[in-house]
Formats: sequence, structure tokens, C-alpha cells
Amino acid sequence: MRAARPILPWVVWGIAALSYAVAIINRSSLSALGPAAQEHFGIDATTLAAFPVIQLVVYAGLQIPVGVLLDRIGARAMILIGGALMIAGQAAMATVPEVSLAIVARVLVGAGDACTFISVMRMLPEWFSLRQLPTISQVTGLIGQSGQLVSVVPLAVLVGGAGWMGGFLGLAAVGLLVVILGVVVLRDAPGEGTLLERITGRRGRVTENARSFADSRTAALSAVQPPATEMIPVISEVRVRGLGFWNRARRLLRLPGVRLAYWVHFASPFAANVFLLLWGTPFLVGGLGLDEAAARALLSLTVVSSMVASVVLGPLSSRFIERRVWFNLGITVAIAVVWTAVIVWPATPPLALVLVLLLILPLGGPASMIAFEVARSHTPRSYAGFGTGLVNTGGFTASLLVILLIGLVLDVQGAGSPEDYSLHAFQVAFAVQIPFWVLGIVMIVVEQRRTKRWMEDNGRTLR
Ligand SMILES: N[C@@H](Cc1c[nH]cn1)C(=O)NCC(=O)O
Repeated sequence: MRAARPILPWVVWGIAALSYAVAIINRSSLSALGPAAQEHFGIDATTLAAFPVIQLVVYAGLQIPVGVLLDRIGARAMILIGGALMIAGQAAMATVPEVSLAIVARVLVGAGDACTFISVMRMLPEWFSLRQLPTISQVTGLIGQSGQLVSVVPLAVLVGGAGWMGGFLGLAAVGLLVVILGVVVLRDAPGEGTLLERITGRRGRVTENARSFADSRTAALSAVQPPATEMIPVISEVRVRGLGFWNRARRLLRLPGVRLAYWVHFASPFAANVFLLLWGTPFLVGGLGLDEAAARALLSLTVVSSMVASVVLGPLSSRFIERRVWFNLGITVAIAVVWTAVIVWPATPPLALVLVLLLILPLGGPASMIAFEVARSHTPRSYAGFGTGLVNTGGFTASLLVILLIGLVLDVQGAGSPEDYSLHAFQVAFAVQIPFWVLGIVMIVVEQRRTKRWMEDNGRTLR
């Protein structure tokens, strides 16, 4: 008799993905509330712009420490700690009277956000088969990114109706609800208990009988090979006493596959992040002369395009595992080419070209998820958190640098504020992306070759 298919992996994944969606809601909670925040704290636009930058700095800066901690205390604890930090941050945001304290609140939100995504990604391989993982990861990204939609309309409506304090306390309450669900449901791996079970000292039947797709011996799964991470003995699984951070980092970076994953994440998502986090609306309105409603409608196109790409790329990169890096590279090159066309266009670019840009640009987000697949294939298991955190810094450092450089280049041209914006100034400013694409694309090609050679030399096949 065939054993029933396990349900627990789906339940654990559902709460983990929900935690990530809440992290994104918290991350983007100020995106539609700029004027409300300015009015509430009495701040100018420059101070307002500091919020997303500080948050990104905190997020990117914490990826590696969070990754190291993740390998020590596990994904369940990190997701719950992340949730608690975000609740504290949003409760503080709701109640503090001064902008300096609001920045501290934002740092808490950024720190909690930094704990969430890579912990969710670390948890998935414990519950799903290698064949399922690319699709599950993409859908996780899709669910998370849909959190952005919540912060745009429902949160703005909530703050409009219940006021600043009511809105942000409401957000903290949603976070609390999801953390409570996490305390009851999240488990690092089959057989490991929930936090509630740890606190009460009682292990329930669900934990005792837990099975995952990763270890079940169904006919479909028996064809799937064991994870490559188990097979790469370059780094000893034995914890070496006193092995310091830099030593670990050096050992990890010696693996060409890990470096490849880093550059894959570096090259693909920054253009979309930069556009969606800060410079998209100013460019569409101040550069192309569209009205705000048209800009919003065009920006919503990016969400649709990103969702379609997530659904397509997961199964594709699972089916054609040898080509997954080329899918990422193809998307990055397409983004670079279309953006470059907009940048060098001698007059106002035609609407058709802008539409193509807005459809191609968001593919970088789902494409960057391939980096985590590459990292998983090449990172030894006990370094998985560290590796995921390291890879995740790629896209976010690139995004942060490009956001700052665009602002700087606009300022240098004397076009730093809305009344001075011009198409030409934006075209020059957005050109700062070009060296980032060139660097990313060259490094992907170089590291892809090195990885291939390394695998041949070590008799490995890709899994
Ligand atoms: N590439 C993004 C996630 C994504 C998935 N689909 C669209 N974007 C990423 O790296 N996310 C990390 C995070 O913390 O959100």
C-alpha cells in the first residue's frame, strides 16, 4: 500500500512563506505612505529618502551575520526572531514622536526582515525534494513579493482610516499573529519540534510522525539523487573549534559554485529593485512626463510580469538544471539591452519601448532566485545559512550602490529635486547601471567556466 503523501511540509512551507510575505509588507510599508510620514514626523523629502536607504543598508549588512547564526540556531528560531524584531519596529514606528526614534524603529524592521528570507530558503530543502525545490522557491518568492501589493493599497487605506498609530499597530498585530502561527507550526526539519513543544517539553504526534518529501521513498523521489551538498567534501562537516569567521568565508569562497551563485544574484535583480524601491516613479513622472496615475498603472505591470516569470522559471530551472545559469544570464542581458536602448534613445523613448522595459525589468527578481539553487548545489550543508546570506548580499549591495549613485549623478547634473528633473538627466543617471551589468555578466561567464572545470576535476554532476 502506498503511504499517504505528507501534508506537514506544505503547512510548514505555508507559514514560512507567509512570514516572508509579512517581512515584505513591513519592508515596503512606507512606500505608499511618504506624504503621511512627512506630515506625521514633519520631515523633508531628503530625510524621507533616508528611510529605504538605511533599511537596505541594515538588510544587506546583516545577511552574513544572520547566515552564520542561522547555521547555529536554525531557521525556525531565526524566522521567529525576525518576526519579533519587526513587531517591535512597527510598534515603535506607531508610537515614537521623533524622526530619530523612527529611524531606530526602521533599523529594527530592517533587521527583522534580514532574518526572514534566507531562513525560509534554508528551511525548504529539509522538507522538499530536489525536483520540487526550484518551483517551491519561486512560488515562495512570488508569495513574498505579493506582500508589496498589501503595503500599497490596504495599508494606505488602514492608515487613512485608523490614523498613523492605528495603521502601524495594525501591522504589528498582523506580524504577531503570524509569529504565533510560527511558534505552533514551524519546525526546522522532520522530527524536530516546534517552539511551543520546546517550551512545554511535550512532543506531539505530528512531530513524532513527521515526514518530508525530501526523505520519503516514493517512486517519483527515488529517481532523484541525494543532494550535491552531501557530496562535496571540500569543507569538513565536522565543526572545527576556533574556526573563525574569515576562515569559514575563505573556505566557502574557494568554491567556484558559491562565487557563481553570488554573481548570479548580483547581476539580475538590482535594476528592478532600484526602479521599484525608489527611482521608478520619479523617472516615469519627472523624466517621461507621465501623470502619477499612468505611472502607477505601468508599475503594476511589473508585478504581473514578475509573477508570470516566477511560475515559468521554477519548473524550467528544475527541468533544465544544466542551463539554469543561462536562463538567468539571458534575462540579465535582456534587461541590460532594453535599459541601454532607453538610456541612449535620442528623444523621449516610444511608449512601446517603455512597456517592454517594464515587462522585462521585473524578470530580474525571479531570475535571481536561481542564485539560491546554484548556492544549494554547491554549499556544504553545515554552511548553508552562511552561503545563502552571502549570495543574498550580491543583489542587495548592487541595488544599494546603484540607488545611491543615481541620486548622486542627478545631483551633480543639478537635477536632484522634482522641479529640476529632466529626461536627459535621468538617462545619464540610469547609465550608472551599465558597469554593474558588465561586471556581473563577465563574472558569471568566468565563474560558470570555473565551476564546470571544478566539477569535472572532482567528478561531480550537477544536482
Ligand atoms: N530576488 C528576490 C526575491 C524575488 C522573487 N521574485 C521576485 N523577487 C530576493 O532575492 N529576495 C530576497 C528578499 O529578502 O526579498
